[in-house]
Amino acid sequence: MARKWSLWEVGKHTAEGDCWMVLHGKVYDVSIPVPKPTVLTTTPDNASTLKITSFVSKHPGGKGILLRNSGRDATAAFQSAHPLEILEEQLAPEQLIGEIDQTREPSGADPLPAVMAGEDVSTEPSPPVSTMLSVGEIESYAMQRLSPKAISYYVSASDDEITKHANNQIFRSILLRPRVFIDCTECSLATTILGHPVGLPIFVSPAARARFGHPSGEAGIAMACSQFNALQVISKNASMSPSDIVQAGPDAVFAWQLYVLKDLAATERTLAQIRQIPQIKFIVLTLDAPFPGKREADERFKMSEVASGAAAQAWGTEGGLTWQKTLAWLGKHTTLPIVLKGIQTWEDAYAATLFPTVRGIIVSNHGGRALDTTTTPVQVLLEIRKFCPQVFDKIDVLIDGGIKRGTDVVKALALGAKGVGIGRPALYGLAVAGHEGVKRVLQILADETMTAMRLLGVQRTSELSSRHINTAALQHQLLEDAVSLDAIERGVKAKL
Ligand SMILES: Cc1cc2nc3c(=O)[nH]c(=O)nc-3n(C[C@H](O)[C@H](O)[C@H](O)COP(=O)(O)O)c2cc1C
Repeated sequence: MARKWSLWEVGKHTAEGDCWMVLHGKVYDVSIPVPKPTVLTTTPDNASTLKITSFVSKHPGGKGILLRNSGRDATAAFQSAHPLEILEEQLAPEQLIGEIDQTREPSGADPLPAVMAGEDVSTEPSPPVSTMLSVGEIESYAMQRLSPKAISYYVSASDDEITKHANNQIFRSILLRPRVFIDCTECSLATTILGHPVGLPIFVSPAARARFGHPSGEAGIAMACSQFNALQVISKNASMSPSDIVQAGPDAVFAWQLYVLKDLAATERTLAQIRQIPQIKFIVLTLDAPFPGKREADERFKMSEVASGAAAQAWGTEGGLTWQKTLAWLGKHTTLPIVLKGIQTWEDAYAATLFPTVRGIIVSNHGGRALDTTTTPVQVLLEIRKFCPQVFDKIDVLIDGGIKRGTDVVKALALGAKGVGIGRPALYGLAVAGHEGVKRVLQILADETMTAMRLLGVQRTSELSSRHINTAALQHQLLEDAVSLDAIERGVKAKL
């Protein structure tokens, strides 16, 4: 039987080397150094490397927030950032030391509240979301509502944020070519993504910690997607359980995004949980951030919040992924189709088509949060068109980054994308008005996209083509020469 502790007893353990906390009624000692198998690669040499660590020192949000929540019931602070399952993934069984016994509280003892660092949000009411007319307007209201912590996390991008801004700016260099005398009274945004019918060519990209923005979190996003039969890609680092998220969106289509952790066994356990959720139709494996980008706004916030800073690699993501090894491993743990997210060159887009389990790619630079000064998704689409256009026939090509207008959506579709993802705009909508705010963001983008299609003379998204855009201003930026497709194939196979 689990040992029972009183909150008063828990309250005595508040030091880095002796740090207890209560989460969902259970008592954890997160300072116990535990050996955890760390599987870096599948080579025998380091397959069973043991690392002795305490969770306090490896918490990605910094140890300060753990220490400030030590000795108390930290459930509220924990819930604002994490789903319950993460406890099983990140903590060793010996760190669960018992349960809280409410009956044993000394009389008069007031339990200490959870410490929610930087969570102070504006109490000023925003105008009704229905009066907000653009994604940009919703973003500016979100900046008034979000806590300092959420702003630093959501808005930040790497280094000088050049890629983040270029992702959006580049759409302005593409001109639209409307055709006349085409009856577009009937016009539909419906399409398919990996064969699944969706109501919009716009999807919600995976973004961690939606509950920083609003208590309804990723479930709020699911409710909004459900209204449009739209796709939501659930982040591996969502603040709620995938099973709760899918329940909230009965008419949405879901995919689940994976970061492979250094602790491969923990990743496999999570994949086993995902196998139990039939609403999840494919796995999105994110590849552009095996190491975290240098996001100074986010780092600075953590420094001001705690003196300690964060662990070097968020949640211990594995840096040693490869085409052959990782896709073969993933194929053993899921039968779902795989979409590779974070493709940033035409060579990698082509390489993706050489693996039968890979049914799509998301051309993405993580919203400029990984490597700064990379090419934008628009430029990568142009490269694919120039050097290996057959990619568009073999797999679904999706993009995300910098989408703020319906005209951005139609330009991406005209370049060959099957769907277009939004990351920050969905979080900003959530911050302003929960699921109604996300719904408003999707409605604005849907309406703008339909207007642009009608004015171009297009009734179906599949009719959008390179004839509808003028990309002359961007052509001189494209690579001149290219390696051969055979060379790419040999390169990938040589690593077998
Ligand atoms: C706050 C935030 C959290 C994110 N978390 C994840 C994540 O957990 N997994 C992932 O693959 N991408 C993540 N991304 C990247 C998004 O999926 C997407 O690529 C990016 O936000 C698109 O750019 P946009 O914000 O300009 O729309 C995150 C982005 C933001 C802004």
